[in-house]
Amino acid sequence: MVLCPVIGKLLHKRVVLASASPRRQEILSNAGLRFEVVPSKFKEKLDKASFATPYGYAMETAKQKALEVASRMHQKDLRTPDMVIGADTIVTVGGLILEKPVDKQDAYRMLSRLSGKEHSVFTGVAIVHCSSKDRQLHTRVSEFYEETTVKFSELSEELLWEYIHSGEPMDKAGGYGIQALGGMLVESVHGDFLNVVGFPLNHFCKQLVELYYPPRPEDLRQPVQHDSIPAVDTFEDLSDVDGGGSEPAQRETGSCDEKAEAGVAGQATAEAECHRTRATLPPFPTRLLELLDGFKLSKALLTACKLKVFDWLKDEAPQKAADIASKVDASACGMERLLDVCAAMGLLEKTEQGYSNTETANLYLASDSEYSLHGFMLQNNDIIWNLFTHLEFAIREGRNQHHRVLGKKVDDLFQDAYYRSPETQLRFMQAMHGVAKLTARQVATAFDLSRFSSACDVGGCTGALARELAREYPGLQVTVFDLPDVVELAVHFQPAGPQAAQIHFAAGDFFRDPLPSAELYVLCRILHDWSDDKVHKLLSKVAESCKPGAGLLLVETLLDEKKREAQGSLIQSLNMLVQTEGRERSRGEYQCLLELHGFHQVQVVHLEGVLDAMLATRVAP
Ligand SMILES: Cc1cn([C@H]2C[C@H](O)[C@@H](COP(=O)(O)OP(=O)(O)OP(=O)(O)O)O2)c(=O)[nH]c1=O
Repeated sequence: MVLCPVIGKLLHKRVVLASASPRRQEILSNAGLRFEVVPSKFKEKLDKASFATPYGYAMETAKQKALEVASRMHQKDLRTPDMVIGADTIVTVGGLILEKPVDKQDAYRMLSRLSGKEHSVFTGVAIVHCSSKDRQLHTRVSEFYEETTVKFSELSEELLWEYIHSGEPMDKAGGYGIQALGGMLVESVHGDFLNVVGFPLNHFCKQLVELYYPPRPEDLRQPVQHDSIPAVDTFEDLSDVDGGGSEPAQRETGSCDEKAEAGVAGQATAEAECHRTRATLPPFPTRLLELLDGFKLSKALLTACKLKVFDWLKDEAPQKAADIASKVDASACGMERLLDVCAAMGLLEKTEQGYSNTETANLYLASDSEYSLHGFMLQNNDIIWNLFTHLEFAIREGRNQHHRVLGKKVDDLFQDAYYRSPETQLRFMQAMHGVAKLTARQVATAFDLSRFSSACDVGGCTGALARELAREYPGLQVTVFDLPDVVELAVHFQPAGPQAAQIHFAAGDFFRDPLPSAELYVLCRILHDWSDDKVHKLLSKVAESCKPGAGLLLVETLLDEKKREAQGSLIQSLNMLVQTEGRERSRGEYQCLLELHGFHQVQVVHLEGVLDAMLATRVAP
C-alpha cells in the first residue's frame, strides 16, 4: 500500500537510490517507493571548512553522490533514470562534523565525544531529476536537509568498548546506530527518528509534494501551510489540478494547471484523457522484474568466480577485458559483457584503464583470500545450481534432486552425493570451510562457554569452528567428530598455531558410532540436513552422552514462527528441500525438540547474517 500518493506518482518512473545504506533502502521501500539501488562512487572528501554550515556540507555531498550515479548511468545505460536520490548523514558535536569512523579507535573518540551530551544529526538529501536530450544528460536538483537532536547518556569505558566490539559503529555516522544496539546509549531524541537512521522520510514526502503539486496561483495569494503532508484526500484534490502528469512541476516554465487556466481548453481535455489512461495503468513491476533477473545475476557472479576473474585482478593494475579473456581462454566480447555486469553489481571497478577488483572481491571472491568464499561459489555453481534447475520436481515430489542430477539413486546423502568422489568432497569441504570461517567467531562468542572444559563439534568438518572455540577459550579441549574421509582431508585446512594442541579429530558416523565424551556438544548447521526422525535419533544420542549440566550449542537459521518474514531463512529451507533430507525450523520447533530430549534453559542469540545460536543445558533425566 502506498499511503503517500505522491510516491504512487513515481511508480512508473525509473527511480534510483544512489546509496549503499541498507537503512535508506529499507525506509524507502517500506514507504512503497519502487527503486533501483546503485551505490554512489563519489568519495566523501569535500573540504568541510569551505561550508558555512554542516548541513550545507551534507547537502552538497548528497548532491554529488546522486549526480555521480546519474552521469554513470547515463553513460552506461540506454535509459537514463528519471530520478536519482542521494543522501548523506552526519553527526555534529561542538562544531565538529563526525562521519563514519575509520577504525575502532576513531569510533572510541567519536563516542566519547558524544557521551553525556546532546548532538545534532543532519541528513542532506538531493533529488536529481534527469532527462536526456541529444545524448546529453540534463539534471535539475532539489535539495533539503533535516536536523534531529539526540542526547546520549554518560557512557562508561566498559560499555563503550563493548559497543565498539559489537562492530555496529563502523558503517554509521558518529559511530552509532540508534535503530539497533546504539539505541541503548540514547536518552532522548528531538525530531525525526528516521532522519537519524539515514533518511528523513517525512520531509522527503513534503518535498515531493512541493515538486509535484506546486501551489496554485490562487493558493499563493493565501497563506499556504507546507509544514504537513496533506492527508490522502487532499492529495486527490491536488492531483486533479496538476494535470495528472508524473513529471515534477516546472516552476520556471509554469505548471500544467497554469496552462489550463490560460484557456488551452483542448490541451486540458487531452491532458485529462492522458491522466485517466495513466491512472488506469498498474504500477510498473520493477521489483518483479528484478526478482526475475536475480538468477542471471547469480550466474554471472558464479561464472566470474569459476573463471577466476577475481584472482586475475587481485592486487594487479587495472586490466582490459581482452587481457583477462586471453588468460582464461574466453572470447573478448563475452568477457567484456561479463566484467561490465560484475562492475554494475559492485564487484569490480571500471575505469578508462580497465577493470580492477573492489574491496569485496579482494576479500571474498579471490580464491586465496583469508575469508574467501570462492569454494562456496563453486559449490553453488557446480552442484546447487544444477539441483535448483529441478526445483519444480523437488516441489512436486517433496524431496531433494540429487538422483535427477546424478542419474542414479541416492541412499546416503553424503557418501552417494556430496562425497561421491575426492573432488566433490574437497569442493564441499572448501565451501563449508569458507562459510564456517566467516561465522565461527560470532558462534564462539555468542555465549559465555567458559564453564566447559571439553567440547565435541559433531559434524565439525574442517574444524574452522573448533579453532575459534579454542582461541576464545584457551582452557577448552575440542574434538571434531566427522566421517573418516572428512577427518583425513581436514588436516589440510588446519593452520599451525597455538590452538592446534587444543583440537583433536575423531572419525566416525554420528548416526552409528558412539560420540566422543564432552561437557559441551556443538551441532552447527547439522540438524537442518535431516528429517525429523533422524533429528530425534541424533538428539537422543547427544542427550545420552551428556551428564546433567552438560551443554548443547545449536546453530541454525531460525524461521519466524509464522513463516512469513525471515526471507533469508525461508529460502534456506527451500534450499534444504532441494539439497538435503531436512528443512529449517523455528525457535519454537527447536525448543520443543530440545526439551523432548532433556535440554532446558534454552537461550537464543541472533548472529549477523542469517544464523542463530541456541544454548541449552541437559537436565537430569
Ligand atoms: C547516526 C546514525 C547513522 N546511521 C547511518 C546512516 C547512514 O547509512 C550512515 C552515514 O553514512 P552516509 O555516508 O550518509 O551513508 P552510507 O555510506 O551508509 O551510504 P551511501 O553513502 O552509499 O549513501 O550512518 C545509522 O544507521 N544510524 C544512526 O543512528
